Amino acid sequence: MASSASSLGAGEQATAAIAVNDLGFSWPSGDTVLQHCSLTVNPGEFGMLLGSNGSGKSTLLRILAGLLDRQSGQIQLQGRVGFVFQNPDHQLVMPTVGADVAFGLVAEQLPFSQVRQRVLSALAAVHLEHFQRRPIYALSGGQKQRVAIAGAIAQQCQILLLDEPTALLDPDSQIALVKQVQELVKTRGLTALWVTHRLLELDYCDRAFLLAGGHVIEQGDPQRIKQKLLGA
Ligand SMILES: Nc1ncnc2c1ncn2[C@@H]1O[C@H](COP(=O)(O)OP(=O)(O)OP(=O)(O)O)[C@@H](O)[C@H]1O
Repeated sequence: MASSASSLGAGEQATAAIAVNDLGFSWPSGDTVLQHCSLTVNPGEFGMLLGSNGSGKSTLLRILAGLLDRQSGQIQLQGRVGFVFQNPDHQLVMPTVGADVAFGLVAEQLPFSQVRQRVLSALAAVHLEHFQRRPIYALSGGQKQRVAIAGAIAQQCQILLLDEPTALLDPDSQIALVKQVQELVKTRGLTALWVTHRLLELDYCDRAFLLAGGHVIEQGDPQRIKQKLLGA
């Protein structure tokens, strides 16, 4: 899933890839999830967002992706946004890998030659270059997540939002996927914001954010935040 960059508000950092400033969000029931929530992810940075169940991580990511409307505050996104869901079966809609990665491009009515070139290049970026004709049902969970990421790359997304993408993966596939995203951030200059409960994954990111009480209560060095959570 990809959406276009949007919403420049006053006061946030113009150089950030993702800037959230004083964001607020409540459900129609009146339950407030986010209040005075601010964070910044720089271009080419791999950020991870942590917080207890129900702290609002998915809500924040969905607002950034344009799937939910913010009610107050500002967001700034420098570039097109791709979203990777926890369960790839909620995201992959076509019968084969190549057709799925091409899906958004066909919808944009790009010429066939360009679609083909972008699909091959995106699959190579996630090390699935030989999987173009493979049925989606024949993929492992980790491979499905790579296909979802390839779809975003094919659509030239500069920002990847990933909502607990390893939650359904075994430990080896978990580490392989986090390393894959780290590689994409380093080699292609993508910016990623990844939601996780798994502290081991913090070893692969550049900056961590801890969400509680509707806002970011800690941010910075992932190892410092990891130690704090381990000690808690
Ligand atoms: N569609 C909805 N309508 C009403 N409330 C919702 C809806 N979706 C989520 N919520 C509530 O919003 C709050 C924040 O949920 P959210 O999914 O953003 O938390 P989270 O930090 O991602 O949690 P988890 O770690 O369990 O995935 C929770 O109290 C949740 O029950």
